[in-house]
Amino acid sequence: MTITTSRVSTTAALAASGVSCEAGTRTVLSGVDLDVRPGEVLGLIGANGTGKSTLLRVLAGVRPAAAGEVLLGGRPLHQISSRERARQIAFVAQEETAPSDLLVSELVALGRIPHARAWGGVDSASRRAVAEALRLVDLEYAAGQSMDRLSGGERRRALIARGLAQEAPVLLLDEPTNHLDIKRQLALLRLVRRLCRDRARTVVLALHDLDLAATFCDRIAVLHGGGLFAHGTPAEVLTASVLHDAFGVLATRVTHPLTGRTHLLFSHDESELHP
Ligand SMILES: Nc1ncnc2c1ncn2[C@@H]1O[C@H](COP(=O)(O)OP(=O)(O)OP(=O)(O)O)[C@@H](O)[C@H]1O
Repeated sequence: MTITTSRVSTTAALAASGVSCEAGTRTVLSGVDLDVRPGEVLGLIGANGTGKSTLLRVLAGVRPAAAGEVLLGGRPLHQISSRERARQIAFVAQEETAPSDLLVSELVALGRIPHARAWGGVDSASRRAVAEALRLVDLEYAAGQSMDRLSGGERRRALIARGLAQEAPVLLLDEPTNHLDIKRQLALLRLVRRLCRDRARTVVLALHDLDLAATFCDRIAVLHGGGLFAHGTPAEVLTASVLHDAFGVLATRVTHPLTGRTHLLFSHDESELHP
């Protein structure tokens, strides 16, 4: 199916075309054109309250756009049934209170609902998907534990495992590294990259850690001033000028002495650089 607008790529896995987003009665973002290519990791960054979560919810189809449209593989999202959408897009929200009386494996199995047959029952494909999702987030040991006995980081990983068990080609993650220790943050983002490379998943994730965004994202979209402020590769977008405008900080790019990769260091203002 062809896309009816010329503003977004016709080969995008997921695209926003002229999308405006509301939160409560307020317009948070307007006129957002954004496309995510198949197999790509797209990072959404921006200061607090710039609309990252709101945009992700609109991209996931869990809240409507105030204007414009979201296209999934070129098809308007609102024309796709909720069951089909849940097979195509897995969304892991920033905060979610998981029912405390569920076991971890039961919570992860909820990700299989879009694949369930009418006559119910858990088939072997679902059992495999749940086990694999728990393995990918290193939570197999907690499968039989109750959700209310998990630490914050374990709960986060259980909710991500539920999204992975959904086995949707598009994965939307709202601040997935929240509550995770640094080793698990790196492990999760490496997993995201592997899923895109080896299993043709497409991922959009909101991140606050700009250095992690620089390291793990193919492209980055910066939200600022009620819209999409910048969009491109990390090298194109994470410039001192963009970061100053969007976050009000001074950024210095440095080269890792061993890997040769570029990293970002931040200062509040000039006085910190010249004490
Ligand atoms: N239900 C709501 N009613 C009214 N305003 C809301 C609602 N939800 C969010 N907002 C407002 O919408 C704006 C965007 O919120 P959103 O959560 O999308 O930002 P964000 O970029 O994800 O922020 P953060 O980095 O703090 O997570 C904020 O100003 C927020 O206060």
